[in-house]
Amino acid sequence: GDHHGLQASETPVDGSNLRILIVHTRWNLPIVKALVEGAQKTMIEVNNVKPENIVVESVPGAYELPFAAHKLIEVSKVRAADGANDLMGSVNLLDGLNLNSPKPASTPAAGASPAASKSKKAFDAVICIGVLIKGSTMHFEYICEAVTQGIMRVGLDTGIPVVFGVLTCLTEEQALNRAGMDGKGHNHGEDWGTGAVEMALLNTR
Ligand SMILES: O=c1[nH]c(NC[C@H](O)[C@H](O)[C@H](O)CO)c([N+](=O)[O-])c(=O)[nH]1
Repeated sequence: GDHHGLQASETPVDGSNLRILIVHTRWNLPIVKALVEGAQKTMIEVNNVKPENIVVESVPGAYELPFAAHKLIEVSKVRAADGANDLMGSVNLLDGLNLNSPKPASTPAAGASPAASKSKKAFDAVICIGVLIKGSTMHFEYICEAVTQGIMRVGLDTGIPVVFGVLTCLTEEQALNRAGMDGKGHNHGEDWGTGAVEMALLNTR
């Protein structure tokens, strides 16, 4: 269709050294799942991002996205600075770890030199994915505005680019269309994936 979204650059940007965080909601999960997979698939297949370098975390709803993104970015920076072994491995959506699950304590094998515990670098970009669908009250408008401002602030405050992957829809049909689930639309998750890679490289200059 006449999709006015992000025009991917002709030659796909190479993301083989990037670490990407995807934070997604559990509200409207089937639609969110399609968007997350669209982003993952595109980053891996088009931009050469390594699957193990894509960390997926989940939160209850869109309102929690800014806090979680900010927290996870800061944690990744501290871990990179400490050279600590990063406890967050990449998980597929259904096993997505949510923030309050205790992280398994992992200590480097006894006697292992610090260098042996491969330290992970901080995230190069973050994609916040959620689906807001208007209910019958003004609740929707307030959350959309708060979430939009909040997600923009995370990028500006942390210096790590954050892609706005929140659908703000008046109907479920609109959301399904934008997740490419109605056979007519386009999965916007794909654009968010390429956008995250492009912004990450801007960030790694
Ligand atoms: O992700 C969503 N959260 C929603 N609300 C929950 C909100 O994001 C918070 O999780 C909740 O307010 C607790 O903080 C939604 N609606 O209310 O419609 C919605 O459509 N999508």
